Amino acid sequence: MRLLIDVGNTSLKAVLWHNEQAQPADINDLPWLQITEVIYACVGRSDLLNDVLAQAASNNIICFEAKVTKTLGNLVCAYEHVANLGIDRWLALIAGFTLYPNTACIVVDAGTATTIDVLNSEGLHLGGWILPGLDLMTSSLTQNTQRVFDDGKTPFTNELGKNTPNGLKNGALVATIGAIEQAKLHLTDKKTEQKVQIIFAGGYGLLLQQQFEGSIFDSLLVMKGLNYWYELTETV
Ligand SMILES: Nc1ncnc2c1ncn2[C@@H]1O[C@H](COP(=O)(O)OP(=O)(O)OP(=O)(O)O)[C@@H](O)[C@H]1O
Ligand SMILES: CC(C)(CO)[C@@H](O)C(=O)NCCC(=O)O
Ligand SMILES: [K+]
Repeated sequence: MRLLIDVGNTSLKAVLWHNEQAQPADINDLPWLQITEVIYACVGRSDLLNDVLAQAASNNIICFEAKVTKTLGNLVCAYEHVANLGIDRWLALIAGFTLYPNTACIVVDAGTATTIDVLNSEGLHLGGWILPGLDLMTSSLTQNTQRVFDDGKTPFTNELGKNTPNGLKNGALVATIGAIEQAKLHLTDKKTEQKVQIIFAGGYGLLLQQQFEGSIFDSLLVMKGLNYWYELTETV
């Protein structure tokens, strides 16, 4: 089985990949005798990751770090300086491209930050945006104003706000929805009326997915991307 690790800015996530399926991994008690390789990606440094990599080394298990490249098969990165693109964004794009071949996609990873990436049906990444995640949007307002407050129980809904927590939470949600609507404009081809698949991942992915008919939520999108990255990359 394969150990897949995604290190973000706030958390480390790990799964064991076996028989085309993900199983939860206990990072403090890994089944090293069964692990054949470790594939990892990190947007930030992590002591926990270093510890796991050291354990892998002492068990003679080979580790691969996923990196952004200008191309991967027919997938082409929009950035000139590809190393500046977050690897989590690239992996989510790899997963979208592989799961929905020949289909234009908008890939949204909604966690600490919300990233929105636009991919045309030929595999050209047209670019994307980085927004504060929903929690960052609301906390930056409550922390930098006197009177904007949250009550900890008001949900995010796509409605006008009629009190402060409502205005705050819904403002963050509709700002994010509006950005996704803008992304669609970059894929609209008047001649072909092609289908655009919107794919959500991340802690707030399900909430956002519910706002877009025909869209999908895949909590394992980045992990699937890691696995596809490994399978599509010559690692020898
Ligand atoms: N059901 C949920 N499970 C986990 N997180 C949730 C959930 N609902 C909302 N969230 C929010 O989603 C965010 C975490 O999302 P996610 O795990 O995608 O983080 P992340 O930004 O990818 O973190 P990292 O940068 O460390 O990878 C937090 O802001 C959290 O409050
Ligand atoms: C935007 C985040 C923090 C989202 O996790 C990550 O993808 C990242 O650090 N990106 C680097 C900047 C960029 O993607 O242009
Ligand atoms: K992430």
